[in-house]
Amino acid sequence: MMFLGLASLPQQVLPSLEQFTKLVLWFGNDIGSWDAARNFAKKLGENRCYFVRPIEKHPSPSVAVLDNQDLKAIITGAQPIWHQAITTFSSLRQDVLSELQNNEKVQGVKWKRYPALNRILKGHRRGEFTVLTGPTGSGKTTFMSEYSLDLAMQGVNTLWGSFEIRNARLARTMLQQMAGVPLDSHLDQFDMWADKFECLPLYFMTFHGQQSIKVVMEAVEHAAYVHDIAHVIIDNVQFMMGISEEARHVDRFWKQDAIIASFRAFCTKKNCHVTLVIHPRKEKDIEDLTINSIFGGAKATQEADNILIIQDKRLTSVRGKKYLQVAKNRYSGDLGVMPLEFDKSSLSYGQKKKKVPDEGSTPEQT
Ligand SMILES: Nc1ncnc2c1ncn2[C@@H]1O[C@H](COP(=O)(O)OP(=O)(O)OP(=O)(O)O)[C@@H](O)[C@H]1O
Repeated sequence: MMFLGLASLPQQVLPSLEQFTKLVLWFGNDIGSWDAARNFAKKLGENRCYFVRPIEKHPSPSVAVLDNQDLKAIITGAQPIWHQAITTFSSLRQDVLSELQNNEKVQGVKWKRYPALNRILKGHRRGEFTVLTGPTGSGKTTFMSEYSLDLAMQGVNTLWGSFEIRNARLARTMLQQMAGVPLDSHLDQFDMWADKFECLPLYFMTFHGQQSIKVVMEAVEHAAYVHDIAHVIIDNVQFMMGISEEARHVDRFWKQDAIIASFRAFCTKKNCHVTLVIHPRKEKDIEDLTINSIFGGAKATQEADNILIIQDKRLTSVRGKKYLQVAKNRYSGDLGVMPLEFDKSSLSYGQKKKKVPDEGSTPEQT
């Protein structure tokens, strides 16, 4: 089919063009013709449109016909308009609309135990990269354990990489956080809670101590494929890298950057959320940690979508409290703090429910 001298595409021809998977647009050599060709392609669907570039060898179709040129060869040489690495708003338009219509869903899974975190972060979204840091012994593992348990209880498929503490210790903490009571003094409840815990979509990597990023990524990729993992936790990067003192700092920075790059690429490519626990550099105890306190170069802070810092004021002031600071939030930009009030009997930082004390629990700590 050939249309000559068209400045605009008549509506009535659109249905008759629907049957074709490839459309070649061959227009004149002036700016108006180029604009028309591009507009036509938008209407017709850019991924099936091909352009003939009007150059000396193939001028406008009418001239080529008069000149008795090989029209078939010119049309066969037409180049696709569409490129897999380039897009336009018209292709994104539906996605934008559906994001707006499903705003709640797009914001991610909300924590049941941390309403304050929902207010700041809005939710836990696939495809993002989070860094958690905090002083030694401040409760990074205990917090991350409850944070991920909360999500797993809502159906977020979770893969734990606990390089520092044994999986049995971690699972014990999570089980206690789920039960809300210390199970060593409530052994009769163990089977009931263990049965529930077994049903959670939780997987644990069996690595302990130093492990190469290649081997870890292979396990993570496998789990992502087989179990559709939505959240991976690495606790912590320093233990995964190995803590040998002979390793020079420069090497360690470089190694950490390579680990961060691998996980960042994985998040985006596999639409999975990764949370890395990273120790801070050595700083004076009196100072608050900042995003610059994270061990290593600037890569961790640049690549992260979210940066969470446990600030431990108990170390520096008598009435000081512990809180979680959201120091970076790419999704909404909101920053802020969530108080971390620890309940020792349930190992929980979640909001306190008024409960009747039983013999197995100790009074709430503030
Ligand atoms: N707010 C808190 N108040 C009192 N004890 C706490 C608090 N948070 C955590 N703990 C306890 O402190 C201990 C250390 O916590 P955890 O292992 O989670 O810290 P960490 O920051 O991961 O440590 P590390 O720096 O060694 O990796 C645990 O026994 C935990 O139960």
